[in-house]
Amino acid sequence: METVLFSGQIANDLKKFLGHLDFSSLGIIMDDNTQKFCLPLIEEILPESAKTFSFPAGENQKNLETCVHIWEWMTREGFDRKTLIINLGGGVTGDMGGFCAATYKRGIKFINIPTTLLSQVDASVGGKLGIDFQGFKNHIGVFTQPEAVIIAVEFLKTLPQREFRSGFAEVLKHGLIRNADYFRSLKNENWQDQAWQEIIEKSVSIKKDVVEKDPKESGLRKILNFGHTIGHAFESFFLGTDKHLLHGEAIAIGMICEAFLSAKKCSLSKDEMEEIEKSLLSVFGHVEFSENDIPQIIQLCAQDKKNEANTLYFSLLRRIGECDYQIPVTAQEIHESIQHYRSLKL
Ligand SMILES: NC(=O)c1ccc[n+]([C@@H]2O[C@H](COP(=O)([O-])OP(=O)(O)OC[C@H]3O[C@@H](n4cnc5c(N)ncnc54)[C@H](O)[C@@H]3O)[C@@H](O)[C@H]2O)c1
Ligand SMILES: O=C(O)C(=O)C[C@@H](O)[C@H](O)[C@H](O)COP(=O)(O)O
Ligand SMILES: [Zn+2]
Repeated sequence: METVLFSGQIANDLKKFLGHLDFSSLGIIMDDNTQKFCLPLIEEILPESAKTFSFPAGENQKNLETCVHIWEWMTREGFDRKTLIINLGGGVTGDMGGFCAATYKRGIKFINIPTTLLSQVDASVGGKLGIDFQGFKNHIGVFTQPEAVIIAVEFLKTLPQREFRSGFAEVLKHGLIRNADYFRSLKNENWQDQAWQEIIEKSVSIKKDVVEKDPKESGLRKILNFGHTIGHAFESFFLGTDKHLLHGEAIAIGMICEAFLSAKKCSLSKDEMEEIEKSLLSVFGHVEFSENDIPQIIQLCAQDKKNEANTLYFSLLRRIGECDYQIPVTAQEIHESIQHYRSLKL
C-alpha cells in the first residue's frame, strides 16, 4: 500500500520527500485551477528542470482525449521509466494523471498531492485510476498504487464551498459504512464548521483500512461504493448539462436511494433510514428531475462495475456504521428508491 503523509507545510515536506526518491526527471500534472492556486505553494522547491502539464478543469475532461494529450506531452518531454509524476489536484487529476502514468511505458512512478477535500479523504488513496468513457463513470482504468500520497490542508483555503461540500459526501459515506460514532459526530446544519484535519485523518484511516484488506475490490472494498451505483448514474445523467452535479452531490442522492434499498433489502431500520435522509438533505438539499428521467438513470446503473451476469449488485447498509455487499437489486426496486427520493421534496 502507498504511504500517506500528512504535511503541516507542503513545500518543506515535499522537498524532504523528493530528496529521498531516485528519479530521472519530474513531471507535474494539474488542471488550470490547481496550476493557478496550488502550484505556487510548491513551485519554489521544484527542480528547474521539472516539466508541467495542465488541462481545463472539470469532470468532462476526464476522458481519453485528455489522456492522449498527456501521453503526447510525456513522449515530447522524453520521459523515461524513471520519471516521477506528481498529480497536483483533485480526484479528476489523480484518477487521470495516475492512469496515464500507470500505462505510459507500462508504468512509471507517481505521487498524489490531493488539493480538494474529496481527493484528500477518498480519491487519492487506494489506487483506483481511470477515466470516463462513452458517458460511463471510470469505465476504463487500472488499479495501481501511487508511491505516496501527501496531504496538506493548506490547499483547501482556496477551494470553493460547493467543492468542499462535495467532498463532505464521501466523509459521511465513511461514517455510514464503517463507524456510526464518526457519522454522528459530523455536523450537518453547520457542516462548514468542522475540525477538518481530524476528519481527513479519520476518513483516510477508514478508507486505507478497507483497501489494505481488499486492494482490488474482490469483496470487502465494495463497501466503499455505497451510494455509487445510483450516484454514478445521476452523475453521468447530468454530465455536460446545465444541471451538472459534482461527484459528491450525485453520491449524496445515491446514498439516500440506497439507504431506502438498505431498509427494504437489508436490515437498516426505518428510523436510521430517516436519520440518513435528514442528514444528507440538510447538507445537500434536494435535486429535482422528472419521473420520465428515471428509466434512463436505471439504464446507467447497468454499467456499474459490481454487476455480474446481468444482475445488479449493490452495497447496502445493515445499520449505520455497517455495510454489506453483493446484494442483488432489481430494476423495479431501483425505480422505487428513486421515486422515494423524489417524494422527499418538501
Ligand atoms: N479513485 C478513487 O478512489 C476516487 C474516489 C472518489 C472520487 N473519485 C473521482 O474523483 C473525481 C472528483 O474529484 P474532485 O471532487 O476532487 O474533483 P476535481 O478534481 O474536478 O476538483 C474539483 C474542482 O476544484 C478545483 N480545485 C482543486 N483544488 C483546488 C484548490 N485547492 N483551490 C481551488 N480550486 C481547486 C479543480 O480545478 C476543480 O475545478 C471524480 O471524477 C470521481 O469519480 C475517485
Ligand atoms: O475506492 C473505492 O473503491 C471507491 O469505490 C471509492 C469511491 O468513492 C470512488 O468514487 C470510486 O472511484 C468509485 O469507483 P468505481 O469502481 O465505482 O468506478
Ligand atoms: Zn466516490
